[in-house]
Amino acid sequence: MALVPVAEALERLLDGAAPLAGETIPLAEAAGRVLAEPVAALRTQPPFNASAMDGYAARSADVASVSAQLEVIGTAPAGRGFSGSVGKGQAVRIFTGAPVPEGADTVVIQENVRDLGNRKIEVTEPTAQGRNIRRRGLDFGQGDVLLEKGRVLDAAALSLAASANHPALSVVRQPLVAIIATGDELLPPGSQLGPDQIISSNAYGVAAAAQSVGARALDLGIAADRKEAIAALVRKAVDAGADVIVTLGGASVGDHDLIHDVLTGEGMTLDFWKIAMRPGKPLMFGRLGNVRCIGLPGNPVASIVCSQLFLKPLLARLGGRDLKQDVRTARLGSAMQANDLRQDYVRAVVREDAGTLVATPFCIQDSSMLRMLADANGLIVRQPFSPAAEAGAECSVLMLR
Ligand SMILES: Nc1nc2c(c(=O)[nH]1)N[C@H]1C(S)=C(S)[C@@H](COP(=O)(O)OP(=O)(O)OC[C@H]3O[C@@H](n4cnc5c(N)ncnc54)[C@H](O)[C@@H]3O)O[C@H]1N2
Ligand code: MOO
Repeated sequence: MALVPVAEALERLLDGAAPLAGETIPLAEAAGRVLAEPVAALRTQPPFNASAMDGYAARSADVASVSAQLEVIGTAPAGRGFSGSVGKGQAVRIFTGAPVPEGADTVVIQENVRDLGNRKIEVTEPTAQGRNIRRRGLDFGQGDVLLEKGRVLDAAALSLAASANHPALSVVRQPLVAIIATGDELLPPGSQLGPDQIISSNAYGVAAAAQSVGARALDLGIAADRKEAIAALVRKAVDAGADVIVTLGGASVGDHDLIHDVLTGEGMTLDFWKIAMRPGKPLMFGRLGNVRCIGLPGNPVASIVCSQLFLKPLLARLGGRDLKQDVRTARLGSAMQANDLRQDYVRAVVREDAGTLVATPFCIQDSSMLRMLADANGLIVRQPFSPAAEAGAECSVLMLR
């Protein structure tokens, strides 16, 4: 099978992927979720002409010039408006957020008033009509569409939806990704390792990548290199309602690389297997009913790089989000050799130097080396068959952080 180009692999993986159905959840649980429906205001805010300051509601004709003496005929705290009307020569003591009483058309702030005692005040600064009053509907009116479908519910959006009187919102269901590690050599972190064993690390990075685009991750643990063991976890993933199943390892051509056989045995239709990419060549993709199956290569760096390039865009799409990879133009910090047929994602340190981004690749690019991946903040992307390039040559960088 010819190696599938990266762009085509992504296109095939995303084919038909659309936001999952909506579900209604309480506002208090909606932070970070994506709106499945637009949000329209169920009320008008403010619902009345409201005072924006603590002071005195009065008639502008009385206070346009100073000094004016007024009689205080009542009080209007927030939540309890004054029911009477403000006549000529009169004022109402008012507080921020209270309805401006009938007859008044301005609010004099209390700093500009002298209390003369005996319910009399003197206004010491002229105050024009409409001052310190928030007109009814200043923020929004009933029926206004306040938030569009697809909006990620951040702090401002949530407070706005609450203010618009929504106790619950319809949000896109979070995609569920089930993660299955495979390999006789693997034990979970914290284990006492035997001589031929290593720690299973990939699931943690893959889960974090999934969660970073709003998906839920279900770590189903480690299956031994036996078809039955892997198949049992695949069935568990399907039973758990996974939208995506990610397997780790066993995707290559070794005698113990069983993933393809197991997944097709469970009913998966293979879409592609093996892509023109380094690291990540053995990547596999297929569909098991509605469930998308991604076989990630076992090499730790390959599993993380492939999560960034394939898993995250898929989960973002299913979760109703926009994911734009952060690709920038930079200058090479050191020379690079020519490329072969695989598109290279080269671990690099990217720094700004006098206004120019400089990307310096690490000398070793072994796809088992997690420490180097954690030290890298970008991947230099080299197209298949790129010629050798000198230091200072323009390059493309996918930023990781
Ligand atoms: N003859 C060939 N051999 C290999 C090829 C090839 O084309 N021909 N491809 C190589 C490439 S590229 C990769 S990438 C690896 C990936 O192969 P698998 O997906 O089958 O991965 P495994 O063989 O199961 O494991 C590879 C490596 O990664 C370690 N591993 C696996 N799972 C985990 C995990 N969850 N956490 C940490 N480390 C893990 C495993 O112990 C191996 O060291 O194949 C090459 N071989
Ligand atoms: O694709 Mo593999 O990840 O080159 O090592």
